[in-house]
Amino acid sequence: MVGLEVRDAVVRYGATTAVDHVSLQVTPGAVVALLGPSGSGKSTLLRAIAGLEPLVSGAVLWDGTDLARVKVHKRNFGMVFQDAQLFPTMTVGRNIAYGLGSLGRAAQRERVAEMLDLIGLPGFESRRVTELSGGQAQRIALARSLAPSPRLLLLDEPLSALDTGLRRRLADDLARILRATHTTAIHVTHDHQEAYTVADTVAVLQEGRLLQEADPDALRRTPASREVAAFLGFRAFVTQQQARVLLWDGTLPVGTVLGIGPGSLVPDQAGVEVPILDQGFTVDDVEVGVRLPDGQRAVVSVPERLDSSTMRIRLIGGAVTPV
Ligand SMILES: Nc1ncnc2c1ncn2[C@@H]1O[C@H](COP(=O)(O)OP(=O)(O)OP(=O)(O)O)[C@@H](O)[C@H]1O
Repeated sequence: MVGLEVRDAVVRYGATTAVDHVSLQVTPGAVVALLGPSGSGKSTLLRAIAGLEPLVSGAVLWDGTDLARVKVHKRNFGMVFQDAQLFPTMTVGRNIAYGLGSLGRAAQRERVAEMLDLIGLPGFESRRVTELSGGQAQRIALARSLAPSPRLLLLDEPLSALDTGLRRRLADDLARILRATHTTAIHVTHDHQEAYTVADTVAVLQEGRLLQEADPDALRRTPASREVAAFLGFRAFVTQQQARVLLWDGTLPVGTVLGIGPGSLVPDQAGVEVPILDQGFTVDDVEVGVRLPDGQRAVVSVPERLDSSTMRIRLIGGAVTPV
């Protein structure tokens, strides 16, 4: 079983090339995240895989069979969108049973109950869709898509309409549910933390091009280019010599620089003194903007706001990136 294969796909809207010669594979059971900024072509690629956008060239295949002539509803792919798009006049149970027409009534009821257990909303069968919270509605949409056991699940920013805390929790749940059901899936997101949580492999898109495909750890440690590194939050780049000044004890391969991102710099009383430029609160801590000795701006996370114009820091790691 090969699973999904996208071969050299191109999608255009008039003069805009939304998907620019992208090749991608998703083996059965794997979860791949399509990660990229707004307008990078994530949704278009997903829609092309679903059969909702025509390809200018290239192909979408399943187990080696070209799907060009296979209609959207015959592909046996499930989709979940940003807004749950539940049927408002049906109960939760009827929504989840929607794709289960081939099963008898008792089997449908059993499958609906199983899905509700899976998403952590047991007993919700007779609830009205209009009375659900945003997070509950997204869980029901997921249950509805998973109920017929699609061979591929396409998730288009399913969590991005939710607030940050809920989004993090649901990302954990989604990762667990996809693994528990051995679902093959593609998850579109612009949030790298969400991509790392949900997916085995992350494919980074920019301006329609696939810049890198790697597991979250490799992506963070060795982004393929500065473009990818910058998108992942590595905003300052230092040479071996500059890294040494910041007391880093590692060695950079020839032809690379070290990207400094979240967690790369830590406060250290024995460290290098740098001026504080700004301070801002995040959900978890305070991000202190500092000026590095070579003039670049970088960020250090600390638990409390600092009452000082300088701080002492040490560089403990980063992303090894081509120069
Ligand atoms: N229906 C359309 N008609 C014309 N251009 C479109 C259409 N849909 C998307 N585009 C363009 O194609 C490019 C890719 O858009 P797409 O929506 O796939 O990106 P995205 O990465 O999913 O963005 P977002 O995260 O904002 O949804 C963009 O330049 C966009 O303006």
